[in-house]
Amino acid sequence: MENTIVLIAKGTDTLEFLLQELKAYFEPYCRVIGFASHQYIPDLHEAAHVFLTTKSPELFTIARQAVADAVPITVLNRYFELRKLKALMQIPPGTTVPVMNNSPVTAQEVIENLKEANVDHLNYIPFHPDCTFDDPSLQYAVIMSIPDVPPPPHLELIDLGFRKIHIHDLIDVGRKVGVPVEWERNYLSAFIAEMSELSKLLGTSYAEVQKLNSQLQSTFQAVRDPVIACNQEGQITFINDVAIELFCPHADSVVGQPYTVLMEHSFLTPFFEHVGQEDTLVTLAHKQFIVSSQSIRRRHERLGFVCTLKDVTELQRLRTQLVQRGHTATYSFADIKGKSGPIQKAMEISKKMAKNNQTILLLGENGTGKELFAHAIHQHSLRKNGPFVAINCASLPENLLESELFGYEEGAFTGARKGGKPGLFEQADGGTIFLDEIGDISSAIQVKLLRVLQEKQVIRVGGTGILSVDCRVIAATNRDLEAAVEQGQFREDLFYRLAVLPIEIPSLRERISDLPLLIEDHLTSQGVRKTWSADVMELLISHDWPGNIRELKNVVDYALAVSEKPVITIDDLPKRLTDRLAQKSLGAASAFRGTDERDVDLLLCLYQFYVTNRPVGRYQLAHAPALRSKGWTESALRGKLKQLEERGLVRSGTTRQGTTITPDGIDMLRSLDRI
Ligand SMILES: Nc1ncnc2c1ncn2[C@@H]1O[C@H](COP(=O)(O)OP(=O)(O)OP(=O)(O)O)[C@@H](O)[C@H]1O
Repeated sequence: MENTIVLIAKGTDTLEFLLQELKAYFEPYCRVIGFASHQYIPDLHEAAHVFLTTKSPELFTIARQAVADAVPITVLNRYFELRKLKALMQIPPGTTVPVMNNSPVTAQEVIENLKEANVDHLNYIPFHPDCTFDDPSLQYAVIMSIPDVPPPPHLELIDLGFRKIHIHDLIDVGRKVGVPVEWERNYLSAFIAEMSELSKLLGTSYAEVQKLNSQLQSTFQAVRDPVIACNQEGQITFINDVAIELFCPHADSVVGQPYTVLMEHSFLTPFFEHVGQEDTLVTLAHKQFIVSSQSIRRRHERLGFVCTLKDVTELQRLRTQLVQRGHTATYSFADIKGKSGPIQKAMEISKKMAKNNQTILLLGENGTGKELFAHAIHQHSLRKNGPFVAINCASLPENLLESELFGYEEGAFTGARKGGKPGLFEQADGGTIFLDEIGDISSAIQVKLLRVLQEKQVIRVGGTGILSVDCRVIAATNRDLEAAVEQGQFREDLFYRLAVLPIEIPSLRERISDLPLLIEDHLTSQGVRKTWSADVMELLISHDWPGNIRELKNVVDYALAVSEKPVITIDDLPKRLTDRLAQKSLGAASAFRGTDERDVDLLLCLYQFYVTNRPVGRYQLAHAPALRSKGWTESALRGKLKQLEERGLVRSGTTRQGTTITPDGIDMLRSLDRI
């Protein structure tokens, strides 16, 4: 249950309302599920975060029993919608108003929320199912959607509706579970736009809105980027402290004034005047910002603009460094050549997975194109404009790999650079990190990596500070990680974190029909026009290519270097390859002994599947017309396949890979003139 957010509520109505809000923010980036406290709650040990609706210890105990100790459990901060509070503002100060809710704890929480929202002129009393209305002077009662206690009919009910979720909770947890920054910014802009619209709707000034709603105030100030909102007339309606510091540090108050009172305002003009203005990079006070704006609308009426500036100074510096060091993705799916079913399927799955933000594990033999896939997935993802950082985990000794990945603080070890150094995870912030040969990392690094994947946080070597990182991990391995887990060489929890979206990259053997196309493509990329004699092509097709496409490219390069004629012949191939093939035909000749007609039938049938690049299972094989008509049963087939496998003529893989004829099996059919 990777990246699941869990909500536990007291009642089903609140649960449904808040679930909708959580889903609106977190889906499709992670799963959101919820339970009412009286419902059965299954084991949720893999949840990323648990939200409770109130501070009640009972809810906390329920949640703790369901999730692992490391999973954070927090109480949702909630606020009242501004328009709902307006009715309360009309009640004369000092009036006693019961606040009705299902328990004393929640009733008290609601009162605290009202006071925080500065609606504190009334004498609130908590009211819950154990209380009775014995004060005849009461005129009003506050309810939250549905009264938990039937109120006397003479009371005027003020319905505050359900309290909404504080935007900070969404943002904080969203960053941990990989909600993209763009989504966060859109959500914030929409929120500010709604507030701005409300102030107009309620006929209140910005100052009053702020007074009424501490939520808006704190959200606004908590945004670390400068934010300014203007109405249609270009008058400032909101400005946060960061923006004040940048544009008008010495002014008393600029709210209500035209934005032209701000320093260096001229570049803001298009953002406060034109809808759909493109984001622009500007330099202000020696810093670089991306400026973007969004118009605020209510139905067809335009109310103004919200303009945000994103400080990208540090990011720009790192980007430049990454580009200089070649840390960018250079390949796309168009560079992955192959028309066969297995490669097309791997590409199709990868394209789908590229769009989501979860960890990907690429599995495949050496030289099958795993790195190519990692580049292409990044280029096809929403992070394509972010950095792509690749590292081969097997190429560095443990301590060097650790400091490369996680960075180090000044003085962490002898020779550590002054000021420390950000690690690759930090450098890949906003983008993708590709960890090649992940199966080879030490157990100490496995522990650190698990933390990054779980918490999206890194601690530099020799440091104590926790740094949040927002990067997608693509890992690759040619090892059987499941076997490594069984043998205790690889952590099981890390394996499951990595293998959220596994993608198998087929070997060249499994897509041998792509061989001519791959050769052609390599020749074209070298600007060479040569052809291959038929026997060379046949020889290449019957080779089993343990080094896959890398080996194929080497063979082609060798032949090009050696051949002096327009047609490449067997003499132009590396001796290593021709020797190996000669060995194999000797092997095939010995395998030939003891072969009967039934073996040939079976091999021929497997060959038919092989040439169309289709894996085949035993059941399907037993039901293939060619075999069924000759009376093969599934059990006879099992015995025969085992024998042929022992002779190296067929290979059985996992259920997905099925059974296939080997190059030796093909040679055997050839030598019998059956193909
Ligand atoms: N489908 C393909 N089309 C064209 N070229 C390919 C394809 N797949 C791989 N290659 C080329 O083959 C070579 C090896 O690819 P790559 O390095 O991506 O393999 P890998 O699986 O990551 O290998 P290793 O496990 O050894 O790191 C590269 O030169 C790559 O460009």
